[in-house]
Amino acid sequence: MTIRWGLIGVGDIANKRVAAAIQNDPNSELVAVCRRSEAPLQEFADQFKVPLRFTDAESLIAAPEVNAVYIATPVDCHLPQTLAAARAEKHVLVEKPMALNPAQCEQMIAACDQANVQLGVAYYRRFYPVVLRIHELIESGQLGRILSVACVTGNPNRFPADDWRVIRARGGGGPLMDIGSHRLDVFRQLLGEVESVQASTVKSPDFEAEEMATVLLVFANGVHGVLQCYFGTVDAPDRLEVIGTDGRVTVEDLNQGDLVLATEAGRSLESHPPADNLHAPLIEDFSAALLQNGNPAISGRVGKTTNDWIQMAYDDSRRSVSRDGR
Ligand SMILES: NC(=O)C1=CN([C@@H]2O[C@H](COP(=O)(O)OP(=O)(O)OC[C@H]3O[C@@H](n4cnc5c(N)ncnc54)[C@H](OP(=O)(O)O)[C@@H]3O)[C@@H](O)[C@H]2O)C=CC1
Ligand SMILES: O=C1CO[C@H](CO)[C@@H](O)[C@@H]1O
Repeated sequence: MTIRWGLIGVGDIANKRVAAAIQNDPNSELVAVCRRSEAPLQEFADQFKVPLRFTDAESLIAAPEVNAVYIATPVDCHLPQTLAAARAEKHVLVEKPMALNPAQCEQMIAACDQANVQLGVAYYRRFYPVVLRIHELIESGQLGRILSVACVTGNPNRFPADDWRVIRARGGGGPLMDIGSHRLDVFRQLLGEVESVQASTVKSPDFEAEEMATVLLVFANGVHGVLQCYFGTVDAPDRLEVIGTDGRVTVEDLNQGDLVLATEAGRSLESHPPADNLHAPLIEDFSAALLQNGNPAISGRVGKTTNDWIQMAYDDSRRSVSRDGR
């Protein structure tokens, strides 16, 4: 048996990675694609040789050939498209961030539970070998007692004011939702639950959402987490650092995968590059879970945690001194 995927939203990420990841997975087949604009839909479907093409998501979801949907549309579409898929008893793998807010995430989880279909969220950094190695260093005690984790990340794009990523009703926020979400999910994987989230955001002069967010998390185990994220900076960083009493790990570029481990024994460089197609392990995990009647590694409940923390951060930033009038 294979998982017969319908891909809703064939824009940037579907074109760059998702379609190829599905087509390269031995347990998967890409049988249907959907976007509203006819000409680019046909172009995409021709390029990837996909037989079924739809200009509305409901029709793709209803197609009997489809038994799982991958939702790669703007964030405001994730809730309605997940609910429609659950009604049709189709499994759902949805892009990040899972939804606009935690209440929407809850609706998605409840609908999929009720329909007895799986719900997964595309936080594929969980599969990065470098992240797994850091997890091992933390769990094995090699870094001693963990004190802090910090991440600085940016996207160099200067998004125009009408881009869905910088309109709150469409993307849910700015860089915190779009790129901060990935890093918060890594924090969750490495350090568990949080006790508190504080934040300050700075609204962009050019668009509705924030252009910068700084978040301070205190984890239940007392560890401090700091996340800074930006839109529109030159040479945008993607840096992660974990500091413990007996060691420090630094990754200059998460997508590249080199880490420097510093302990009393000295410094060593390790290389743990990710898969060529970053979405490949995600698709492999989800389709294998479906075939084995198991659960995907990144369930809806896991994905919602990040939305919870982001909501706490936005709520706090409204109270804090900030140039953002949210
Ligand atoms: N995991 C990762 O690394 C990445 C994840 N993402 C996530 O993937 C998702 C998509 O991002 P991206 O590809 O950059 O976005 P794009 O804007 O490039 O593409 C969005 C696609 O969705 C389609 N679409 C929009 N509304 C609908 C609708 N109502 N029904 C059907 N199709 C629709 C658009 O086509 P049309 O307008 O013709 O309908 C377009 O094909 C987002 O959630 C984003 O956060 C994005 C980049 C990387
Ligand atoms: O990782 C990513 C790369 O940048 C994109 C655009 O900001 C994000 O949406 C995505 O999550």
